[in-house]
Order: sequence, then C-alpha cells, then structure tokens
Amino acid sequence: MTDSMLELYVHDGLSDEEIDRQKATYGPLTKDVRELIQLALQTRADADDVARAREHLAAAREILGCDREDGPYGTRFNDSGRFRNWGNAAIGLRNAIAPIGELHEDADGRVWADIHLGPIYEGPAGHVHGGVSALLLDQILGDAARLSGHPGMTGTLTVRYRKRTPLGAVHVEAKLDRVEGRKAFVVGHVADAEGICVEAEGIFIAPVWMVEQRDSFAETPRPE
Ligand SMILES: CCCCC/C=C\C/C=C\C/C=C\C/C=C\CCCC(=O)SCCNC(=O)CCNC(=O)[C@H](O)C(C)(C)COP(=O)(O)OP(=O)(O)OC[C@H]1O[C@@H](n2cnc3c(N)ncnc32)[C@H](O)[C@@H]1OP(=O)(O)O
Repeated sequence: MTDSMLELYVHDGLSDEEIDRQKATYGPLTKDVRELIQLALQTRADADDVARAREHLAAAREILGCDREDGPYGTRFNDSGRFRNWGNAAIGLRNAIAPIGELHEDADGRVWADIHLGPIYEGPAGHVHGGVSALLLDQILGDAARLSGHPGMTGTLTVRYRKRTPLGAVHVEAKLDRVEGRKAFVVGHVADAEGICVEAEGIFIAPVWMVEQRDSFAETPRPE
C-alpha cells in the first residue's frame, strides 16, 4: 500500500515553462467541461438539439481520447518545488468536478478559499450537500497542515453542521492548531455571508514514509 502510493508521487522534472504551457492548454478545457456539467443539469434544449449537441461531444471525445494517459494523475513534482495534484477531487486544476479554485495563505498560517458552489453541488433543495462541505474542509484543513510543514493523511475529520449552507458564494478556511508527534490538529470552517455554517476539526497523520519524503524537500512544495 505504502509502496503503491509512493509510485504516484512522481518527480517528473518538467520545466516551469512546460508546466505553464500545460496550465494554459488544459485549464480552459477544464473550465469548459465544468460549464458543460452544469448545462447537462440545466438545459431545456429539446431532444433533437440534445442529440445534435451529443454528436459534437462525441467528436470532442474522439479528439481528446486519441492521445491520453491511463489511471490516476497522482502528485507530480519538479525541480523548482512546484507540485501538481491536478486530478485531486477537491482542488485539481484538471478536474472539472473540483469546486476549489485558488487557494490563499496568510502570513499567520491561515489557509482560505472563496468558492462559488453552483447547482451541481446541491444536497437539500437549494443548499450545499453535506458531503461537499466535508470535501472542502478535508482539503483545506489538509492543505493548512501541509503548508505549515506537517503534511498528512486525514486520520479523523469531525464535522459539525451548524446551519444550512446555501448554494452560491462560500468561504472556507483553516489553520493549524497544534502538532503532537506525527499528528497535526487543524481547525476550520465553511461560512456564507451571514457567518459560520459548518465547522470542523481534523487530525492529519503523517505516515512514516511521508515524513521521510517531507524531510527530503528543502522547502514545502507549493501547489499549482
Ligand atoms: C510524499 C510527499 C510528501 C512531501 C510533502 C509534500 C507534499 C505532500 C503532498 C500531499 C500531502 C498528503 C495529503 C494531501 C492533503 C489533503 C488531501 C485530502 C486528504 C485525504 O483525502 S486523505 C484520504 C483519507 N484518509 C486515509 O485514507 C487514511 C487511511 N489511514 C492511514 O493511512 C493510516 O491509518 C494513518 C496514516 C491515518 C495512520 O497510520 P499510522 O500507521 O501512521 O498510525 P499509527 O498507528 O502509527 O498511529 C500514530 C498516531 O496516530 C493515532 N492515530 C492512528 N490512526 C488515527 C486516526 N484514524 N485518527 C486519529 N488518530 C489516529 C495513533 O493513536 C497514534 O497516536 P500516538 O502517537 O499519540 O500514540
């Protein structure tokens, strides 16, 4: 298990220019697909128009599929410390279902993101699915642990839903609380314009192999 995970942490040595080129190529594709996901939910086009649109989508699938990778994207590093988790379900640059865009980090270690959650993230009518809130919190709390120098796997995530979270603009933030051995304790929340909707505490545990990897980096790798 540990070995198979390590195989997905790849130092691929791509130049910064090549990473920027890939971002410029694939980022807009992800954005287009994200809009398509929402259109699949919201379109009122009739059966003929849907059939016509599907022909175009089939053509796009053929072009995109003729040269492709197999399997998960994994986590990829280069020499200047940039890392790409572009398949990540919460924040991956090339993952059209990932709701988190840009991640911010303050000098005091607070990590946060402002996110727009559209109708594809619905749970209770008009409101954010509780599992989506947990997804956001798992990611942001994990990132707060990692960016403070204590990367780990989620061991325990405790989530308290204090009030419903309306679809639309939400703010998610997290901060490292304390570290005990290989365990990082992180707290955070999801808020709407009126205040906190969901709060969480996470325990992120660095497996021994991850501690060894972490210590091989001169600086904490920065996500794309
Ligand atoms: C390789 C690159 C690293 C370099 C750094 C740079 C970048 C890093 C990149 C990525 C970083 C990784 C993650 C990214 C962040 C967020 C993404 C979202 C997060 C996830 O989506 S992640 C998926 C869900 N997650 C899992 O899939 C975990 C499955 N599980 C396991 O992999 C193990 O289970 C593990 C590792 C959790 C523990 O395994 P272990 O063998 O190390 O633990 P062990 O028994 O030695 O216990 C040691 C101490 O932790 C306590 N303890 C044990 N288990 C606990 C638990 N569950 N809750 C609370 N406390 C627990 C014990 O009580 C003891 O405490 P004490 O020391 O006080 O006695």
